Amino acid sequence: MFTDTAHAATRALWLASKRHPFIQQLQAGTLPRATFRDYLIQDHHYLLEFGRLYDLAAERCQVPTQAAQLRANAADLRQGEIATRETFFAEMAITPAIIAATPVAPTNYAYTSHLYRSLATAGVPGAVAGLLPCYWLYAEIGEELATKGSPVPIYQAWIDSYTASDYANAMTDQLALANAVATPTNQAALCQIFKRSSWYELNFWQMALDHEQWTVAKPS
Ligand SMILES: Cc1ncc(C[n+]2csc(CCO)c2C)c(N)n1
Repeated sequence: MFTDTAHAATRALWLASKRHPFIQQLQAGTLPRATFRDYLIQDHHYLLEFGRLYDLAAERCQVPTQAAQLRANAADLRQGEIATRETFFAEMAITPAIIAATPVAPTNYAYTSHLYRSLATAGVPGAVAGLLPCYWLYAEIGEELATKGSPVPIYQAWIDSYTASDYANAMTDQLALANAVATPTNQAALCQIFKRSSWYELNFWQMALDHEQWTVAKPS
């Protein structure tokens, strides 16, 4: 099955994400609030692209049930993860003006560009494979962190958002969709796409920890 093969191929990358200092510090409660705030701002940009990708994939999808699932995913994302972040934003004094004024960092831009590229080069299956680690890796990270917890309430709330039971149900649907779009012909390409997304997931933590910036400021 595609998802088993892809999961096995990214074990080391996922382990590196799970053990990343950003995650370790979040769990220990030592992650600087400014770092988490920076992550949330970058992640908001990321999630908006994620929703657009679902919409674009749904438009291109020829299988009605799959198109409906992709549309439902986009709606769930906007009512779920994006909406949940509003309370975090209020607590962290993140306003729409601040988000608009913060450039998308290089790694974030590269990651979302990879997702568009996956749709462009491998169609709907490419987009589905590219988006899958985002869902699945966070579910696994949430599961691990849930047993340990974090002493910082907002970090704990972030962990809780990835362990809710409706999230686990959505996960099953995501895996089924990925296996439905995979074929013997596209599986190797999909695995590469899945791996690259997993690599970007790891780099996303580092980007947040480093407060990554463009080395040359954008001319206004
Ligand atoms: C860099 C980054 N990767 C993955 C997620 C998690 N995530 C993104 S969309 C989605 C599905 C619907 O909520 C999930 C779980 C994130 N927030 N940021």
